[in-house]
Amino acid sequence: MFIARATTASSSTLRAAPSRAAFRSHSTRSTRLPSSSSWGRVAIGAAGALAVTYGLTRNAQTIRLEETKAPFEPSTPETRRAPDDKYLTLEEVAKHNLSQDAWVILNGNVYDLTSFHKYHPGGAAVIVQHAGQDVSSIFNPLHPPGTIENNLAPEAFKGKVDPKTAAKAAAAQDAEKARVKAVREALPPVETILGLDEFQDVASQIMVGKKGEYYHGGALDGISNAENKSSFRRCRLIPRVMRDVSVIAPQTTIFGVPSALPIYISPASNALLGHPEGELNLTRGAAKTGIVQGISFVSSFPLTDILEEKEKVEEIIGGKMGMVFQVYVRQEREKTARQVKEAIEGGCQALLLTVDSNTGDFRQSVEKMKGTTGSAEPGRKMKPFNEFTHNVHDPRLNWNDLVWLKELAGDVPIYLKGVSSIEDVRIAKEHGMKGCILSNHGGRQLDRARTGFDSLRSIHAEDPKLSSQIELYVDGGVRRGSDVLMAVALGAKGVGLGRSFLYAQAAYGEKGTIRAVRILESEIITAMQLMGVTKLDELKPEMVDCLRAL
Ligand SMILES: Cc1cc2nc3c(=O)[nH]c(=O)nc-3n(C[C@H](O)[C@H](O)[C@H](O)COP(=O)(O)O)c2cc1C
Repeated sequence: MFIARATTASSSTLRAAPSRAAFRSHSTRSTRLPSSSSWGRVAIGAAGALAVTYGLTRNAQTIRLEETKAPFEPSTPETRRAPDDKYLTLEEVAKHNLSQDAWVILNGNVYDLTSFHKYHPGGAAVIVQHAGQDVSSIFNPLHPPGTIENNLAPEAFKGKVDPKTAAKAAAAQDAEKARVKAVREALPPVETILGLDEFQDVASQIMVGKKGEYYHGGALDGISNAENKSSFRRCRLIPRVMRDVSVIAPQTTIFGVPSALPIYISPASNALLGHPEGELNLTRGAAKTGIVQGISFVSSFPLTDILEEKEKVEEIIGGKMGMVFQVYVRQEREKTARQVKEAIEGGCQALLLTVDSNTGDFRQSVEKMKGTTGSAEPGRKMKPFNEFTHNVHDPRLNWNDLVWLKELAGDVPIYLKGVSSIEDVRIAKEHGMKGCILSNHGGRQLDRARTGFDSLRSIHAEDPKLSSQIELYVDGGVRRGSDVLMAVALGAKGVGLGRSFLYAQAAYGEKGTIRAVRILESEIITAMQLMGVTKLDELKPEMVDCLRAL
């Protein structure tokens, strides 16, 4: 598994081709590790990341993050003893099935590959795809003995599973694969999908249990998540009549890039959970329909694979596609810098700095399904969530950090994603930000945070000219063309959609992505005609009547 990469819709089809990701220096296609030390260096880098631990110290008022780096030690049979010599259950391992929490069983041993998979020479996708599962049958034929022992830090070893249960695990995995295959074969044709919400119904047949909940869920009570949709539904449009609407032009620019429609694919992690081609479906779909794709900082496919796909699809369409890169500022700044540079070199045209995630989210429903337990000590966060978020989110992030990011970005514009207050929009403008995305992160971060659309309404009411001084975008709850028009009428340059595209690709891959855009395109054009406008700038704030005061 360490050098194989799934390349087709069949998760069992693997080829031994190193991804462009790193390891470009190795032309080998063999299943043996390169003799040069660079494989080990990168693996050790990854292992080093595993060895970074963060402890929470609760003072009277503050939580302080302490960083303690443990030195890397190669694992040995002695260091690989199961903690407490206890067996881990298959159910326990199966809970760790996300890119930010990825364990695998290999020959009866359980390894945590969360920090490693991004450095996997064969791509992260194959690891994430099999997270929570027994990978022995695909790993063993491709890797020489000692691969694990020589390249992972001891901390990655979590324990052993009872060998007697291994056969049971393999049978359960096969049964799930067979179930998904049967469901996919029986799906209604993509042409029968007429509205975006139908993609969720279809995808939820494929993504049962916590996989489905991971896409669907919001933080805590899910109040912001639910309000995202309803905030659009509280408002009404006031059409103008008797105007020639025979020619409609819904084109615009999104993040400075020409776009066929005032919509874009909002960056979202773990597309692979729903479909083996994950983000690549979105890349192809966005390019072929002329909209911009936002790439998540923690996407399930490594950035290099996505950029490779971008190049391929650009050859097919005979031009450049729109792609922007979302940034989380990690505690390890140099890792953030590396990814930002890679994105810019790969042709990403803008950076979306997510600013609503200075600590992790907590989705109770998902954690419940995983069986996560809290701690007896009051105030301690749940463990799996904690481990991931400390690595990815830096709670020290503040306005001064924009100097560092602007330097990295050079000419590439930066937009802040996850802004709610007019004051923050104004400060962003002062700091030279090109725009702000008004968003509550799909209701996945601060529950009860105001919806992006309500923020837009409020900003427009307070300072109607602000949207002509700094670009404003909205995401969260957009499901219909009329939602898009309301946002544009109130000053948004465009809107982002997260879940709708995740579900569309989960259900139908690339075809689903294209279908989702076509559905929205048709709804936008029809609504523009019925509103009596031919171009987006003819949409005016007085055409929106919000029934409920903010
Ligand atoms: C499963 C999932 C994963 C997400 N991952 C990210 C992410 O990695 N980075 C980010 O900035 N936003 C992320 N988001 C938030 C989206 O970019 C967007 O703000 C949100 O989905 C918009 O709401 P909608 O799903 O109703 O369209 C994620 C959303 C979902 C549903």
